[in-house]
Amino acid sequence: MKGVKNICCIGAGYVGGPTMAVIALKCPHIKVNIVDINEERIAAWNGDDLDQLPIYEPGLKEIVAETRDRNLFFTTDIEKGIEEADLIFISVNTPTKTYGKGKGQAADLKYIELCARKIAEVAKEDKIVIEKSTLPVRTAEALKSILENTGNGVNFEILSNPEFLAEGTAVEDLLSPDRVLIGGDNTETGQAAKNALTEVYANWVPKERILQTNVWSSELSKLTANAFLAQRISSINAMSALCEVTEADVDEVAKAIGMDSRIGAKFLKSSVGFGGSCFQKDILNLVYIAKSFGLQEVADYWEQVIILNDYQKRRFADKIIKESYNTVNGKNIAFFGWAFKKDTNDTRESAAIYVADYLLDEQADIIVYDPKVSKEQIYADLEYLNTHSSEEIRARVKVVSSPYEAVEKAHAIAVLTEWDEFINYDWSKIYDAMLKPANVFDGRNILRKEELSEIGFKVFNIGK
Ligand SMILES: NC(=O)c1ccc[n+]([C@@H]2O[C@H](COP(=O)([O-])OP(=O)(O)OC[C@H]3O[C@@H](n4cnc5c(N)ncnc54)[C@H](O)[C@@H]3O)[C@@H](O)[C@H]2O)c1
Ligand SMILES: O=c1ccn([C@@H]2O[C@H](COP(=O)(O)OP(=O)(O)O[C@H]3O[C@H](CO)[C@@H](O)[C@H](O)[C@H]3O)[C@@H](O)[C@H]2O)c(=O)[nH]1
Repeated sequence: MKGVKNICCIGAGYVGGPTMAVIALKCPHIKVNIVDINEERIAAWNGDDLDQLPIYEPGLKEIVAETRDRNLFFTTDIEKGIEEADLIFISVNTPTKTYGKGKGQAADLKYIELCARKIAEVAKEDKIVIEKSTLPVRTAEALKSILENTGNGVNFEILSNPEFLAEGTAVEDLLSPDRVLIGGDNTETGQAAKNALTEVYANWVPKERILQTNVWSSELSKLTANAFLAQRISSINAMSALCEVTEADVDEVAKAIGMDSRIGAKFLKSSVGFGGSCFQKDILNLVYIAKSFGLQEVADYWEQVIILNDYQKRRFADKIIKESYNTVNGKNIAFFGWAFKKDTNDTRESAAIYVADYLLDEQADIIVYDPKVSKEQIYADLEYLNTHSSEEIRARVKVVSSPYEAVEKAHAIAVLTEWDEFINYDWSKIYDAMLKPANVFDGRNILRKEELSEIGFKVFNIGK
């Protein structure tokens, strides 16, 4: 295959946006079109104010500033994007199904199918179609069938190239990935397609980090990686509950086991529970796949990671209630953080949403401060759960633009996201503004407990 000159990415989201921006940066000889059906999102990517890009990621706006309208283009003209491209990435959302067979577990592949049908309809020349979205193992088979049965007689090679970036560090992860995984057929044309994509990444990724596999291994490796990562968090969170009743300290335990090079130190931070658009969705999908192959024990094993995570979020909310003399009715609970982790404006599946929901069941008043999340997003997250009316949510939940406003006459503070700025606030000023006793529930174990205790706070941690 000739060198790649034109790339199209369908889906201008958290993955499509940053991934293509980095490809455009590192491959100035390739034209990259990011296409999306969401006009508002495309307009925001094209907006003059780079602080208002639809996605906040450290380092992203600088890359967009350099590449946009040079060799990176954001457009709603999906057909033109497909027509021009040698390589087409599919990077659309693949949420958990909310209806029908597999509801609550299986991945909803309707957006993927729509993309495949669009490509089949528009393509006039041979194309390499790349699964960038996270997909159930064997999805490439379905894609191939759609493309072959409705296409214009052109040849499609399908590759799986899952994305391993984490939000908040997307740019860093894309610039120096641990590995790039490319799965494809071992036929002559399949190998040529894998090599063509390898050449794109080789513009900045050392060749030994670019791994080629068969397509099924690649699809399954993505689900496996997320399952293993989430499992570590649930494992340390399970220990955090045990630490709390035994006077062991979960951070000390994590350090002690992490120094064993076979275990490793990363991803052992106990928390209020993992969130994000990926872990829960992908594990549920894995559970569904295992069940559909009759592997009940395998399904049960992985499902436990989710069960433990739900337990952790509930446990945190219960702790707040218990330490508030068993009632939070009408009490002001200030939330520090709403995003599912620091350095992102993404709130999907954030633990904060569920903790707030449990506290609303108990008729607490919640005042939220998050440095990057908008008020409407917070209301939308709570309304989506359908457990409390929109009127009740808007009456009980206040969203403010400063931490000091959030704590005015608050009974307690709950830290839900590990934003660095929380650590260095003027905690004496915060103490003075609060009702007493002033309780702080540090769901991320980030605050300086001794300092806060000296001021007069009662600090509760996870796993201590
Ligand atoms: N968010 C992450 O950190 C992350 C990391 C690795 C992998 N993934 C996977 O990548 C995929 C995309 O995730 P995301 O977070 O970028 O999702 P997202 O919701 O942010 O973006 C998806 C975009 O696709 C667009 N879209 C949907 N259907 C379309 C269609 N038919 N034509 C054109 N555009 C369409 C949507 O409008 C949306 O803008 C998912 O499968 C996810 O599991 C996500
Ligand atoms: O030790 C830890 C590490 C993470 N978390 C929480 O786990 C969640 C997920 O964090 P992280 O994995 O850093 O962010 P994601 O953007 O969800 O990235 C995960 O999901 C992506 C989507 O599939 C993958 O590409 C990444 O490799 C994988 O790390 C967040 O709520 C974190 O606060 C902890 O509680 N303790």
